[in-house]
Amino acid sequence: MIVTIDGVAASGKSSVSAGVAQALGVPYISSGLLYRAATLLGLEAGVDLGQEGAVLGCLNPPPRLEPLAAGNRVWQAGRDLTPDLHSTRVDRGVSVVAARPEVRAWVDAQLRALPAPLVAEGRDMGTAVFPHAGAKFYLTASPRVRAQRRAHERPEEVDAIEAALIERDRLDTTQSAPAPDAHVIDTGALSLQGVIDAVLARLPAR
Ligand SMILES: Nc1ncnc2c1ncn2[C@@H]1O[C@H](COP(=O)(O)OP(=O)(O)OP(=O)(O)O)[C@@H](O)[C@H]1O
Ligand SMILES: Nc1ccn([C@@H]2O[C@H](COP(=O)(O)O)[C@@H](O)[C@H]2O)c(=O)n1
Repeated sequence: MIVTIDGVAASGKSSVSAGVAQALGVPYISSGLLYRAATLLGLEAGVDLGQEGAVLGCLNPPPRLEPLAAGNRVWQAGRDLTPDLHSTRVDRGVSVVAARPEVRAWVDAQLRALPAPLVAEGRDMGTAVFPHAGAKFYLTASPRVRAQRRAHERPEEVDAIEAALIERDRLDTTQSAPAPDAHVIDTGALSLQGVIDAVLARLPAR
């Protein structure tokens, strides 16, 4: 079975997916890492991130997602890009890159080539990439709550993090909406384990 966990930025998608996947004994995939890798490589090459052709030119050789249970990694040739994917500059640029149709097609093809069962997290896993998934979820939380959680991982103040999350949500609106058949979970009042348990409780009988 494929389980999709979409949601707004920093709503807990990757942490929850890792926990759900562990409970099910299947891999999870963090689709956002591939968009982040394309953005990082574009930034390093100094190209205009709005120029689709220029960004695509940086994907040679193509970065590959390694869906490790301990945390997904992205490799380009022998280089592990993962430690550089969660910087503030990648956060700022990634939505522009992710809006480009050919970049999305490149990511989608790589994800669909992975064998089920799996847990897939991102923005459009339940709507566009795996519309026939067996169970779909969409995580939300207020920008303030998400910023407070993220403040443990970024050097900026909570107010700046919150403003950046609101802006990224706005830029991601086109590709980020709950599937009509998704369970929407507000994680604001729940612990991480509480969200994982809520997802597991809503899975169809296995
Ligand atoms: N329910 C929760 N309660 C408290 N902290 C949480 C909860 N869910 C996630 N977190 C914490 O919030 C932070 C963001 O979570 P995570 O990275 O999983 O979100 P994400 O949606 O994958 O983010 P992004 O969209 O940026 O990839 C992490 O520090 C994580 O440990
Ligand atoms: N399915 C997806 C996943 C991600 N994106 C874009 O990538 C950015 C980073 O994703 P995170 O999950 O690491 O936050 C995100 O802001 C989107 O721009 C996407 O478009 N579709």
